[in-house]
Amino acid sequence: MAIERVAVLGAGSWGTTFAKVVADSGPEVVLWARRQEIASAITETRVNDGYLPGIELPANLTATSDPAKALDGADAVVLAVPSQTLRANLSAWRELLPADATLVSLSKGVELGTLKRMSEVIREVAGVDESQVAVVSGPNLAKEIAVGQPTATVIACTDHDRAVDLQHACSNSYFRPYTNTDVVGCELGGACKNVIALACGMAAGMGYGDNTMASIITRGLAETARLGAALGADPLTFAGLAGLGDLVATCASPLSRNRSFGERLGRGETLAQAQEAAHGQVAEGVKSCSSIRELAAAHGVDMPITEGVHQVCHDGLSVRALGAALLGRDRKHERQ
Ligand SMILES: NC(=O)C1=CN([C@@H]2O[C@H](COP(=O)(O)OP(=O)(O)OC[C@H]3O[C@@H](n4cnc5c(N)ncnc54)[C@H](O)[C@@H]3O)[C@@H](O)[C@H]2O)C=CC1
Ligand SMILES: O=C(CO)COP(=O)(O)O
Repeated sequence: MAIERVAVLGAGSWGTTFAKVVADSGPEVVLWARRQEIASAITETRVNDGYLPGIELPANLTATSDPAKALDGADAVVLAVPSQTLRANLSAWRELLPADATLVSLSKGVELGTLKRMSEVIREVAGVDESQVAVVSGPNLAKEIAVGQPTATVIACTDHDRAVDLQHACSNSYFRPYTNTDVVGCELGGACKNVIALACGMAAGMGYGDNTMASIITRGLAETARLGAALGADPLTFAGLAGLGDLVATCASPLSRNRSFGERLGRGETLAQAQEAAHGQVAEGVKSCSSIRELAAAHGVDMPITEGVHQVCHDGLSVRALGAALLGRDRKHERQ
């Protein structure tokens, strides 16, 4: 089914940028902003100044703070709110969701408490089959895409035809989506890389260079792939855009909120100071390190970097002690 009208719920950095990507690809887009003043400002100035200053949004993108208006007649509903708020937000929108619309997650995280992936939360709250839920994940730093820098991404859905419909709705001269049916692998790649980016940021904050970064990225990918294997993901997904691609972009980029957050901790700032510097924008790994750690433990998977990041963020471990603990682990074979 051709997608002609898209609702994007969440007008933060990625929600606004993805709404622009879709609008630039052809469909009509309605962007829902939580705050009325942001919706009005977008309507009046065509700019979301708080999140994407200076970026002019296309004419086929309109904004509202009324979810009913955003969802009316939507062929696809894109969910672009922080992971830990998805359940509450979607519960409020449930009655408004058009019956056969594709429900698309942009969020990269694992829910605290339930340990569910975002597509699982969506299926549960909306009461839909997994074939109706898609995930977009890849090396997609919003600020680069908003200015039209080229990138690729993955649209994952167990229903390949539905993924292809969505692919058509968000393909343009600067955004190239590939399809994949491995939803589990794509979601785990997106959630876990935020935690590994925190660790890379910590190392950068301590003054360490590229060898350290490459080691954390590579071993971070190894522990992500171990979790994926335990949860039934396709191992090849982790070598793709939603795995290695996103991991490298996030761990290397000063634009990443997770990496920047970790860097502040590495320079000796407290969690509260790093949180304040984020100006209300979400660094998903700070919470997901705990849910991913629990998920790993429930499946008997060893994730030492994730464990260490959790201890730094929530158990008072110093960044220096984390480094020493990781280097002091039992020697092992690379494939173990
Ligand atoms: N910014 C980026 O480059 C990318 C972000 N993502 C993911 O997309 C998701 C959304 O990220 P961003 O748009 O960047 O986040 P953001 O922090 O820039 O914006 C979050 C948006 O959600 C809204 N929101 C609704 N309910 C909320 C609540 N209860 N608490 C807080 N905010 C609430 C906020 O008003 C805001 O518009 C995250 O899971 C993130 O990991 C994925 C790819 C790229
Ligand atoms: O997911 C992202 C890039 O793909 C954005 O990463 P941050 O949330 O760390 O900014």
